[in-house]
Amino acid sequence: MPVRILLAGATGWVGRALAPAIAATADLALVAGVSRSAAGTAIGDAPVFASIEEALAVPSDVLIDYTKPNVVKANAAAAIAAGRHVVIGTSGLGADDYAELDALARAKGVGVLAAGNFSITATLLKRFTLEAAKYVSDVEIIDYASAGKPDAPSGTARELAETLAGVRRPATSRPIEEVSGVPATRGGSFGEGATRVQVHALRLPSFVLGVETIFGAPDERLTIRHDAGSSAAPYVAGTLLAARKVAGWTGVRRGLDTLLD
Ligand SMILES: NC(=O)c1ccc[n+]([C@@H]2O[C@H](COP(=O)([O-])OP(=O)(O)OC[C@H]3O[C@@H](n4cnc5c(N)ncnc54)[C@H](O)[C@@H]3O)[C@@H](O)[C@H]2O)c1
Ligand SMILES: O=C(O)C1=N[C@H](C(=O)O)CCC1
Repeated sequence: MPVRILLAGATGWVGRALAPAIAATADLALVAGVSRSAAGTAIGDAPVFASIEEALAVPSDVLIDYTKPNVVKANAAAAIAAGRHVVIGTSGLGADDYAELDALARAKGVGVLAAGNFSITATLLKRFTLEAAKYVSDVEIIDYASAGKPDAPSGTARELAETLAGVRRPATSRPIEEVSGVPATRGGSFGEGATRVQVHALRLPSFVLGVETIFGAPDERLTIRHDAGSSAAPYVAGTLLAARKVAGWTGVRRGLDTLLD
């Protein structure tokens, strides 16, 4: 029996790429969508509803959410409460939000996979960054995105920074508290003390989504960079992989890298 998918954000940029990909995949079936603008219509045989509550009345196994930063947490909580596994692509949530969703998911015995970036090459950037952090103390992140992106940092940069802060070596750079001038120009901090990670977010026309980790050591520098193009194609395969696997554990896992060997 195919995994039955409820897709929230079905008519958005990513949703429009996911819906046909799900329909073309034998072991997945799109059974319902959420889109306020397309409510009352259907995508193939799947009815489209105006709200997550209405869509959850249709039997399904997994919610895939590609909506908005101010919507995703409530959507995920509603789906968990209804006993659905959840795949979160939407950006905007951080470690505290995921701790709350983890408690809800464990209480209901369902799985959640949240990835700041479902592209395979962005996932490799995360892996290579975590590997380099074992050897090089000083690292900062630059987050590039379109002028209109509503959240900062990106989901990609946030997951990377929060993970990196848990494994990196202490920085040798001057603590932000000891910086004069305009300390905010040193970026936003994730983590605590000398192992916190600084993220610098740029929002400019011409970018879709890019992330750069820069490692500095005496007299040398390593830059690892990912840039996404203008289509949603890079996120489809990773999202579908997560939808297939998410019933395999209880609670929240973060990062597509947790599904790669
Ligand atoms: N994790 C990843 O790999 C990845 C990849 C691409 C985008 N994203 C993130 O996914 C999110 C969606 O991106 P997008 O470019 O598709 O956005 P989009 O604006 O094109 O689409 C979002 C959709 O959600 C709908 N929506 C808004 N409020 C809603 C609600 N209350 N219930 C249901 N649907 C609602 C909108 O109408 C829209 O169709 C963003 O946060 C983006 O940063 C993540
Ligand atoms: O276009 C966006 O918005 C994207 N958001 C994700 C993020 O916040 O990291 C990644 C992919 C594109």
